[in-house]
Amino acid sequence: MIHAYTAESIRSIEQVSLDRDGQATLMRRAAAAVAEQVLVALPGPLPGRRVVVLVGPGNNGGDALLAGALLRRRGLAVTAVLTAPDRTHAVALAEFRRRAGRVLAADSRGVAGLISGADAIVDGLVGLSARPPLRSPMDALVTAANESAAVRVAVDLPSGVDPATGTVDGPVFAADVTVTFGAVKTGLLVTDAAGQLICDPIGMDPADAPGVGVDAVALTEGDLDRWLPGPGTTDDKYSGGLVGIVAGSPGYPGAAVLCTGGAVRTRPGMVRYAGAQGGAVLARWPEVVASETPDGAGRVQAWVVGPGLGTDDRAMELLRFVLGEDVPVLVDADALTLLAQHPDLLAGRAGRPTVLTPHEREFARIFPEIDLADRLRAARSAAATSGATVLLKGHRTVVAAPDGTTAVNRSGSSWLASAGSGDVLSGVIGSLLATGLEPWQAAAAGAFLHGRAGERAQAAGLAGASALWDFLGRPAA
Ligand SMILES: NC(=O)C1=CN([C@@H]2O[C@H](COP(=O)(O)OP(=O)(O)OC[C@H]3O[C@@H](n4cnc5c(N)ncnc54)[C@H](O)[C@@H]3O)[C@@H](O)[C@H]2O)[C@@H](O)CC1
Ligand SMILES: Nc1ncnc2c1ncn2[C@@H]1O[C@H](COP(=O)(O)OP(=O)(O)O)[C@@H](O)[C@H]1O
Ligand SMILES: [K+]
Repeated sequence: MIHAYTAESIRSIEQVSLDRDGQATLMRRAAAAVAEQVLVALPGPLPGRRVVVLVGPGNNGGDALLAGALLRRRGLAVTAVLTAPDRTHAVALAEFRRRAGRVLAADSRGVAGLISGADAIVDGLVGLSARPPLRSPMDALVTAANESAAVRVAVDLPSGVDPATGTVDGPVFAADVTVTFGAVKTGLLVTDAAGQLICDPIGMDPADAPGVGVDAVALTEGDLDRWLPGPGTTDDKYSGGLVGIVAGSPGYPGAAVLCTGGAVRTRPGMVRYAGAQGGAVLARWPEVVASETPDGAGRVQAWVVGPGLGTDDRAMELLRFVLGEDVPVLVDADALTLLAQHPDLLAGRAGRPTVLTPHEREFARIFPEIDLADRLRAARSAAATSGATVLLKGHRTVVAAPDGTTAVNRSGSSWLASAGSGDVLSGVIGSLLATGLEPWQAAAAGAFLHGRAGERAQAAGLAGASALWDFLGRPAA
């Protein structure tokens, strides 16, 4: 699991190391980590390869200059472009000059040509103190860097990204690799400008800083192994988790099949289907136990309600029944639209686990007063006001629990942006809820499995929501 921290917490963690090791040592370690990644990204003969280092007025620029000095020692041709020559980190600049690095001011002639002809560009414009949007001349340098064919390496975080929220306002350095120091900043989980994320401790340890807590997490493969061990010798179909699916309608039979398939392929204890599309569901998933209504379905440990359900009186009746049950309930798609019209339904579930899985348009319907510009804050605020765990879908899906626990999903592929892919997701999460995971764990693990299935389907050359089914299981070792 990746633990991420607020910028303020990172400062506290950093302070402990600064007091112990001193700034010069930390900077040297940071620079070595950056230089190493530039070398990794530039295979083949190194001497003569052209590197441009973009240098801002703070310590982020200092790290970049020292990395540039190390690259000079390896024989690369390094030019530093200074955005504020009179405020550049003096010690780092002296070291860079000592290694015969070339120095230019950002407004010098020829800077644009250097950037477009570079083999690698190192972004040391702004780091932890960044307050987007980037001002001139940083904005123009970043735009030029993004147009270059060079490999782009960001120091600590891509300039243009807000370290706390991951939001972007204006140009942002589109990094291939980001080398971050000490601990991951929350914004790095949310932004998709960071590319490959490498965290080098450079001697810092969050455990050293008293009172510093994790702000958000991102799951990794090992978390699934811990949270979702395979069935053991004493397990039976009931202990594997019983999930009930209320989905589909005469207009949308496919949603029932897609959602049920997500559940069957994730955690096959037992899947019950309750609704009008039992025939279509059984034709594809014979292992499912179907009934016409949820009250006749028998016992379940979690319900999923909504995909393709429609928004008529019948759908409303089904939603009311499910929300009245004492087990965890996941509300998706059409059921979210109904919920937006009848917010009292949710209030009635106080104390019983509920997961809402809106995309942005559905979110805006249920929580019209919450600004979606900062997705992390939006999901947290929706969870706190509704008392439900909120999974806000998107390229980086965010999960927030009412107590503030937050996860950001980093698996996935843009190919997931296809009709019906959300129906599969709700089935996946429903089956995990039925295993007894905490709602935020089920939502975060479901988003991870779903995203990974998207990556695997893409790698196999397959598109479409039903392609996800075959890739939800664990890859063969
Ligand atoms: N504190 C330390 O000892 C260490 C800091 N490190 C580096 O230092 C960085 C933080 O350094 P600083 O606190 O000096 O600040 P930065 O280097 O992040 O920012 C420098 C200055 O940029 C300006 N700025 C902010 N937003 C801007 C915008 N949108 N447009 C134009 N200018 C903008 C501000 O005046 C800010 O003070 C970290 O990200 C990391 O790279 C590392 O060297 C490790 C040790
Ligand atoms: N650009 C994207 N990159 C990665 N995942 C995406 C992207 N756009 C959407 N997704 C994911 O695809 C799924 C789409 O769900 P949803 O919008 O409910 O579609 P539908 O209702 O058609 O099933 C969500 O899991 C979402 O996070
Ligand atoms: K940077």
